[in-house]
Amino acid sequence: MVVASPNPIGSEKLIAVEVPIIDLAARGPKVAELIVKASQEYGFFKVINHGVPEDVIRKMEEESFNFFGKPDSEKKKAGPAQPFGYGCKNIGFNGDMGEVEYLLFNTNPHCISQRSETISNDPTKFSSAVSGYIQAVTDLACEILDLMAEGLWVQNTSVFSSLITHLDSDSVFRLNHYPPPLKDRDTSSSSSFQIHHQGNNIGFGEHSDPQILTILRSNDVGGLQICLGDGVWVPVPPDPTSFCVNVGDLLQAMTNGRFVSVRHRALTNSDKPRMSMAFFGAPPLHALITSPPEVVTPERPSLYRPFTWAEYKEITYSLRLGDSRLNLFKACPDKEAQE
Ligand SMILES: C=C1C[C@]23C[C@@]1(O)CC[C@H]2[C@@]12CC[C@H](O)[C@@](C)(C(=O)O1)[C@H]2[C@@H]3C(=O)O
Ligand SMILES: O=C(O)CCC(=O)C(=O)O
Ligand SMILES: [Fe+2]
Repeated sequence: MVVASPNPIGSEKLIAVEVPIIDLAARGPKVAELIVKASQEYGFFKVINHGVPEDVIRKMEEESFNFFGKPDSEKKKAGPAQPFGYGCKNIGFNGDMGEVEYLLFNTNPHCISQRSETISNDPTKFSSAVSGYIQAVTDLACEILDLMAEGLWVQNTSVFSSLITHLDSDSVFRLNHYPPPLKDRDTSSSSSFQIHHQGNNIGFGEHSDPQILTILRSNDVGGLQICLGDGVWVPVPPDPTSFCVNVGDLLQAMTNGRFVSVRHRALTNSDKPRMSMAFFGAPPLHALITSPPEVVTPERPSLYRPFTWAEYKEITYSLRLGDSRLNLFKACPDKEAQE
């Protein structure tokens, strides 16, 4: 059933649609088919029975809450985010802002252990929680990418996953913390978040993720919304037992536009802190992004020209958060412009 209601942000429509939930316990051709359907229709789905051990998630969540609960002066020692490290309100390098504080990591184990020195009083414990979590969600991402290839009838089923398991993969990991806006009467706090009204603010503005696949988990506080186009936003109910999976720009390109890189955003909750943990699976910088032959046909010729992730990443970082980037890589930009 579809129910429209007023949106706390702006005048766009907010619609209650049930996002697809895929049970990975039943792995096989049927699941591959469901994953392909969800990736084509929404670019987004949730997975349950995902196999990521509970204690791996709990350890990561505990370390994350411990960090964000520290005084600002302590947290700033892990910043500024350039792009890795601790950031507060500033997102990227081009003036984007949101009611969020975050830690951004390069997933290389050496980088994680170095970064952990600036984050925790027990860097070994922190670093092992992050590495354990990244390993587990990378495995999950690979399993999903293999099912995607299978569902698309691509013969080489590791064509996508081999990019993120490569030793030089450029995957990143992000911890986001969205504190609730302070209420009017609360003027005593020395926190960086001095917003004197109540409600839902933009925590992380509208964007698509540039990489291949994102695996996101949050605590039990809502805020994530996906865009179905034309200003229609669908809230994603929080569920700490599942993972949200979203198609990134590179996967849209590699599936020759069959899958959609979904635009999404996160709002703050009016009275509880939201915490999300996002793994962005990416290829090595010099990997060439092309489509496997099975998804390119005479009826459906290549939509995008081949490009490297390094090229794509450079453009991404030169643009604003909400800018579309993939259309700059169209195979026939002139033809598209005329349509
Ligand atoms: C404004 C920006 C932040 C971002 C890089 C960018 O120039 C545009 C994309 C942003 C994004 C969104 C998804 C991920 O959170 C992220 C790490 C990524 O790869 O692309 C962020 C970038 C960032 O915060 O550094
Ligand atoms: O916190 C969320 O739910 C969304 C975060 C997000 O989209 C991102 O970090 O790219
Ligand atoms: Fe995102």
